[in-house]
Amino acid sequence: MDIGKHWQTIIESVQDGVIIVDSGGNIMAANTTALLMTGYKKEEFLGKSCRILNCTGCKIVGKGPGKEWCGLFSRGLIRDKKCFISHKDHRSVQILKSATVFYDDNGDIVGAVETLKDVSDNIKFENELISLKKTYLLEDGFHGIVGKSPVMQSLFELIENVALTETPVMILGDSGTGKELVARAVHETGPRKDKPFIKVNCASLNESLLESELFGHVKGAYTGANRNRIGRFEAAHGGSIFLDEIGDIPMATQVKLLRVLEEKKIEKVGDNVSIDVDVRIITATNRNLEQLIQENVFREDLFFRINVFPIRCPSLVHRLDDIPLIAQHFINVNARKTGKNILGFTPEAMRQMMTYHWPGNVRELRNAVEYAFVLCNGSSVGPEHLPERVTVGPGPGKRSVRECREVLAESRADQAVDERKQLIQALKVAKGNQSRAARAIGVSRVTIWKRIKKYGIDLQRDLD
Ligand SMILES: Nc1ncnc2c1ncn2[C@@H]1O[C@H](COP(=O)(O)OP(=O)(O)OP(=O)(O)O)[C@@H](O)[C@H]1O
Repeated sequence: MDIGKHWQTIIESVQDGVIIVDSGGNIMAANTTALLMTGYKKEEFLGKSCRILNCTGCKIVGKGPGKEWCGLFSRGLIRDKKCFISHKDHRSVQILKSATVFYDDNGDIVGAVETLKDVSDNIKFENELISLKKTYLLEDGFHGIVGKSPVMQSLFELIENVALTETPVMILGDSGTGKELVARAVHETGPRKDKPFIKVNCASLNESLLESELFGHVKGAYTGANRNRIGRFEAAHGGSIFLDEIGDIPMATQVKLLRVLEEKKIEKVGDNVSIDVDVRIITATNRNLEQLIQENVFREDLFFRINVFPIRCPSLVHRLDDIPLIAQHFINVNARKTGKNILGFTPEAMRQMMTYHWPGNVRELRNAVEYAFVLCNGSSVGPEHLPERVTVGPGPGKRSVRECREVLAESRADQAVDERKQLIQALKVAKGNQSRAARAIGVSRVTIWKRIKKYGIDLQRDLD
């Protein structure tokens, strides 16, 4: 059998993309997978230089055909090299590339065969694994956000509602209140949940690094840019981008960001080719953007573009009911991590925690429990195991027990008012049918009946 006659069937049967080039790098043949991966039609692809793929793994050392013009031709072999190629629509595709040159009877190179394995899915699985690991550590609560206080329940409801839309969300709140968790929850509750969630901390980079981080750059765009790099917007394509500390981005970058948000296109630094990006925008800040606008350091038009649906993460000091719950959550997390058999807190330790004002919010509470795990060798964390700042007092950082009771009573009263209102509304919509109202609120019919009694709702009077 002359195997040579069947080469086309052979390359079609390979699952990866296969491209055959001549010694000048011109594409002679490609299988269907290669065409799908690159987005080209056969007639657009064959005969073109392989350089249209802009493969970041290729080292071009000369110009024309000949032994030394391409790194592959001098080495003869490439195995599983991680690189990016450009799709026809300019998007980057992450691949594993292998290549081998072939020779004629005189030992001269006549071409090469390249196989391209699309590893974007592997990257997605890696990301999912990271996110699963996070979920394992934060298994309680709503997407890892622990809290049962009325204000947190309203927050979960807001997240669920806005997640289904494409509306830009801005998350406000003091440091450590869980803004990043809320951003993840918006992404994970919405239709983009299987696509990437990409976070950029806008405060940690200077102007040029931030632009290259957001939009990517091409090789040679500036000193030190010795290879192409895809930006976070491109990496987030199809998913969400979370711009943390948005209040800290420089004015010049704000102008570019606004254009990207309006046109849904990016240009890499040093390039003028536009790349379409479909990305949901979620931003967060603990700064007062209105004041930054007054001070002329934040653009008002950008503010209106990103602040369509603000969500506020409440400080811990305003949701005292959540402190025992979150503290116990961190006990469970640390017990699993360290293997220590610590089960909870002594009543005095809990009293100290309830009366402390937690300026660093949940992050500080998390650190305090971690600190206690180092010192505690029994089964309960006592006040002696907590950081000193939590237990000193009374002082400006401490409330009295009476003040705590007042805060708790106030928030429970708010919850009761909300619950009563919600129940009356559901009963009105269900025209008094308790089973339908129960389904609408997501509770049992018995709970509806109990709440009607508890809040003294008169089905005649209150539903009119
Ligand atoms: N309600 C919560 N339940 C459980 N863990 C929480 C909660 N809120 C915050 N955390 C944890 O506290 C830490 C800080 O949260 P996060 O980074 O989301 O806060 P942030 O508001 O984004 O802070 P910063 O403004 O400083 O970036 C994280 O470890 C997070 O997992």
